[in-house]
Amino acid sequence: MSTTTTTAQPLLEVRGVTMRFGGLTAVNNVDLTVGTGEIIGLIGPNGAGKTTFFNCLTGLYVPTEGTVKYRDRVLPPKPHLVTQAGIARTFQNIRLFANMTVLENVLVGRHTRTKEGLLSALIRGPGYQRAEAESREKAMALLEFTGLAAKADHLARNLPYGEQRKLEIARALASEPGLLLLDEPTAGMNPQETRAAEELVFAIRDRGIAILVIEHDMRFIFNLCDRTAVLVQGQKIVEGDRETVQGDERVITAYLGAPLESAPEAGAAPAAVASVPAPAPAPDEATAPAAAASQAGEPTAEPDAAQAAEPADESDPATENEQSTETEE
Ligand SMILES: Nc1ncnc2c1ncn2[C@@H]1O[C@H](COP(=O)(O)OP(=O)(O)OP(=O)(O)O)[C@@H](O)[C@H]1O
Repeated sequence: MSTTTTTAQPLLEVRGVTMRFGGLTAVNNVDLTVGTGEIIGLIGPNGAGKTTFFNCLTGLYVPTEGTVKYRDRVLPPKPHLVTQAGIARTFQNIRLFANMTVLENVLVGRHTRTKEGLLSALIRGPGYQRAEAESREKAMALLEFTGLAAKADHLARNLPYGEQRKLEIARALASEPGLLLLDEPTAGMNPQETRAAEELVFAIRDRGIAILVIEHDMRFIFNLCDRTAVLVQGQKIVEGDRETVQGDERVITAYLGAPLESAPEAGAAPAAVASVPAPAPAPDEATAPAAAASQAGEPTAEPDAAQAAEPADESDPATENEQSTETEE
């Protein structure tokens, strides 16, 4: 059972999304709406299906059932087309081009918004030079915005962990999204970096970009989000504001590890969800550019990216499983 509250104009509308891997239903009949200007949280215990859900929204997976609409249009299940439509994302495990500079990483993210073709790039005519100058200017503005301008010429791999996460966000913003999906943006950050990340998310929202964020840090979630949806064993069990989620007995039970089936009815006085410790952060794997390229609209730039951009045939879950192993965790 789930409750849904939406006040803003719908930007993203997810209806009945289900993702099965053979006998495992990782995401089960999930509905979710994100409105213009909203910050929506997605929480749940490890293995609840949160990242799989993101993958269904961004074309990395073709959902077994259900529809994903953005600005009232069904999204094509191809990462670069999803990016073009206006949805950008970051990944749980950082996926930067480690041996490119900070600025170059952001320029890659602008790919879907530049019109100059291969011929133009080879000739390097005035049109290309203008477009390149404009891209650099916009990329530098994003580095200013995220506080990374002074490190524009540094190699991405040399940035401290928290700044690598910021760079991922800058690169995602370079595609000029209307909706930004953040997958555990504070994983591995210290408390000071986490507070700075909160400020950054608010600043992004103030630019008119809606945000859907997966996070294990409950304080971060409840400080930021207008609404939060809770996934447990692939199902959305509750959605609402901080009080609704924190006061839901099933949420407490799920976080404390009791089987969902034996969860007591809602209503009893719960413990505070915010007191549940976050799990250990994912290790930094700042060397996998494939999905980033596909997200940036370059599905064929890397073999892995091509794989990510070509979701497997729905009738072949085995192939799809292989593909997802390549692109996530
Ligand atoms: N490609 C895949 N093939 C088979 N099973 C998968 C695949 N991807 C995810 N799963 C399974 O789907 C379930 C949900 O995984 P998912 O990574 O989406 O959870 P999560 O909520 O994001 O977890 P975490 O908080 O640990 O990141 C898990 O049981 C996982 O093992």
